[in-house]
Amino acid sequence: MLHPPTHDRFQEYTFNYCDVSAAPYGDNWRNLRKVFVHELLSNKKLFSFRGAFKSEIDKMIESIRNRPDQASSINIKDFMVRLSNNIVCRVTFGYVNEGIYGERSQLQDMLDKANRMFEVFFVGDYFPGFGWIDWLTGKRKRLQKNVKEIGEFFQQTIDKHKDVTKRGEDHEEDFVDFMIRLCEEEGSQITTDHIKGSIMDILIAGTDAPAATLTWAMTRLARHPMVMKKAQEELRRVVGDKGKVEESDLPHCEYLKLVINETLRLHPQDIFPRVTMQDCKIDGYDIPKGARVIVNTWAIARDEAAWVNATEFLPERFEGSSINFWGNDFQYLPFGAGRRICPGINFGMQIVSLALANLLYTFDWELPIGVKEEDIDLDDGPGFATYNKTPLLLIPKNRYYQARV
Ligand code: HEM
Repeated sequence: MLHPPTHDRFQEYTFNYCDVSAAPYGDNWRNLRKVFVHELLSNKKLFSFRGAFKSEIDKMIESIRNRPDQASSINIKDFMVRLSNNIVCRVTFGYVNEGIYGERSQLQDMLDKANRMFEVFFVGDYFPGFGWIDWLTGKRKRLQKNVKEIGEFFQQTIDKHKDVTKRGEDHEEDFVDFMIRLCEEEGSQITTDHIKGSIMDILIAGTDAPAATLTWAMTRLARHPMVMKKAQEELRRVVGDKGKVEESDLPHCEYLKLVINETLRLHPQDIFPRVTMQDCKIDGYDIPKGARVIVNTWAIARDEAAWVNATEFLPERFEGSSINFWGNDFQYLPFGAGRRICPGINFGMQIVSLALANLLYTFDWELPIGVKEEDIDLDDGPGFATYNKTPLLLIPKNRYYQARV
């Protein structure tokens, strides 16, 4: 059995482990995990979010279609991050931070700073007696400032939600409303810090993993134009001239599913370190209780013992295969496995499938002048959610617009 390592930075950003992803195994984690699985990320809630998903994807497609300079390229990552962040903000807070696509909101800036804090080396994490060096270099002060501004932002959001409820205004219940309701129930064990920790989990886990998966899918498809063409032909055949891909079209898009499965195989996200909870033996090696371990899904995907032509992007390998991402096939664990398996699988897959389908259906994608397919960068950048080191730039060509000209 494994649980996350305790870590000053996790402790600060999760309001003293009042969350799901960093909380050590125990009652606190179990209670909140139940809320995530059976309430916040349940299929019933997912069904009620369908409108938000659809309208945010429409908004993204329109902003690409109507960009002022039709010949210009777009930075795929910026659009994907904005899309998932908007969706996640809508379901969490009930509103999005409006603004131009590709531009960052105040909240995104704060979360970016938080992400960067996990890429920085803190001496105190490895040599506890030398934590003062992190104060001296200013890192710890920056971290505390960032945690404070995020905490204040969340508190204001909670207060505003309480005000609206007090005024009796009629509105659809979002995550924050739901958590406040739980917190106010008699004998509830949910505190304001649990609300803040849960918001942090949903914002971080819900934004970056889907956005990075989408960015990698577009990267791989741009590197493999024949695969891109095959996926587009399928979508355009299934959807016809309807103008957009709807959720009901997705079950008929088999090849799209293979593309997403293969992207998740080669580009797993959130490879967290873990700590063993008891002594165990793996492959003849003794692993003591308390050892830090990493289940390196990235390396497993590149292991020829587990996959034929392991490093090749071959969506067809999943055709007719029984291997899936529900945590039972140990050579393929893009959402993890066991009791800590990602509780947002359906949520994440819904964003990725519908957004990718609409991007491929609506536009043809070209590389900027002078860039060849083999120039596209496949190196991973730093962080828990890994994007390409060099941003992917592509030129979208509106299919319908071109057909009319
Ligand atoms: C394509 C999208 C996604 C991918 C690839 C992904 C991947 C993962 C992975 C690999 C883990 C670690 C599992 C383990 O250690 O066994 C994880 C955990 C988690 N994910 Fe996701 N995730 C995605 C989307 C989401 C979404 C949309 C949400 C919420 C809105 C979410 C919330 C969480 C949470 C809260 C955890 C911690 C679970 C725990 O420790 O009990 N994820 N995810």
